[in-house]
Amino acid sequence: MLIHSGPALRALRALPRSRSRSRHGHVHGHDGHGHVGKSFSLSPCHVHVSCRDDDGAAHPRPIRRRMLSWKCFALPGAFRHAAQQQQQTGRRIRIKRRSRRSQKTAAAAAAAALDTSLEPASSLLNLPILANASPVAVNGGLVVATLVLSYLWVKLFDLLASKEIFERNTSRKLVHITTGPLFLATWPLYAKGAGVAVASGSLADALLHPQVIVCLVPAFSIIRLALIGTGVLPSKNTLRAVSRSGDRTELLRGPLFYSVCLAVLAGVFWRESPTALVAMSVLCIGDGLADVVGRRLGKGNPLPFNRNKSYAGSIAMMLGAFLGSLAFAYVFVEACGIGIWTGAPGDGILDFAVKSLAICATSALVEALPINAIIDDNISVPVVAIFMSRLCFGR
Ligand SMILES: C/C(=C\COP(=O)(O)O)CCC[C@H](C)CCC[C@H](C)CCCC(C)C
Ligand SMILES: Nc1ccn([C@@H]2O[C@H](COP(=O)(O)OP(=O)(O)O)[C@@H](O)[C@H]2O)c(=O)n1
Repeated sequence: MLIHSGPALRALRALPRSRSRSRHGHVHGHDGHGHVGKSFSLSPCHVHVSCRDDDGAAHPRPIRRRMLSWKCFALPGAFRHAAQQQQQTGRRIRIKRRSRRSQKTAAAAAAAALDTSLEPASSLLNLPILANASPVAVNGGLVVATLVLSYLWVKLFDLLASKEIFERNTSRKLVHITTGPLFLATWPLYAKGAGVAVASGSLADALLHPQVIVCLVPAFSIIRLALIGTGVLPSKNTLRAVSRSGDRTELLRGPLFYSVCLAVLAGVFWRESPTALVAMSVLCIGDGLADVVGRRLGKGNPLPFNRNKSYAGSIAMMLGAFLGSLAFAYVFVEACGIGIWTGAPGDGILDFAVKSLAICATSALVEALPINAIIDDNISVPVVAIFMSRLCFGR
């Protein structure tokens, strides 16, 4: 398959030399039929990628050149999905024709599809020191490191508040603003090599998939919050850092819902999905900033339909979430080689920005409604953001 430009080219370029050998290389993967390798050669204007078995024999069901003509008629999202399915199952998948696309557009969509089958450039497996490590061990180690960091992070903010460097509420909101993005920042580090053969139907493979393994981090937080919230586990640090009043049952609401949302975003959407990035940004950065900015600058500008909230808070939420989502997406695509957008017309940074702004504005509006007594904004805000993102991005 010839790819003229786009994320796959960048992803391949970003592979360390030991893996890509700059112009020719071999990337290992696993599909529904067993272990396969991808050979590629890189030239200034195109990448040639073919599927072969590890022993060098042509893969029985290679990606066909004919796919290039399919994608001319496919929306990039539909094509990406079909290409993945075709790659995994070997079955030819037909896509309903929706709109005419150029060959180049289609090639860029194919590039994104291929991206998802390659190890992200940012995967820890690409570190020379871990080059021979098992992907499962790398992912497991990353989960443990994230849990330790998460514990220390919350403890740090408790300490900063105890030393009166931050006021208690500000410290709690800084935990709210930072923990989700820090968790998100670990996603590109996970090795894809583990458990990618979910299509083979093996439960062990499915459980080893990085998208499942990463959920252990919020799952651990959920269990911990539930134990502290019900009084089974004493933890003064966490209680002081994430509750308003020190009442332990508070942990069973906002902080617990927040952790559940992180689990849903990772487990359902994962790193190739713009929905995960935008919803994470709205829930963590946007909702957190609304409070921090609103309390300081919102006194004289209450909202007409909710006098407890302000224009300052809602505008800060919209802009903070929007800029956060742009930053996440840009880093994921440019530094990590993850295909959030394909670069094709209708699927680039500009389209992402327009859609993200619409999603952030709607979420800020919902956050401002006087419905907090009925539904916690750690539920209403991400649910609306996810719904809007699915509507706008379709994935
Ligand atoms: C204070 C929090 C929510 C309360 O919201 P609100 O009621 O004020 O609207 C956030 C609670 C965060 C939670 C205790 C920790 C979550 C950890 C996360 C799953 C993993 C983070 C890992 C990272 C590396 C720090
Ligand atoms: N859109 C918003 C949201 C919050 N805020 C300010 O932040 C405070 C706390 O907001 P909130 O009740 O939504 O707080 P949480 O439930 O998110 O902790 C409000 O009392 C306002 O002073 C604002 O001014 N504008």
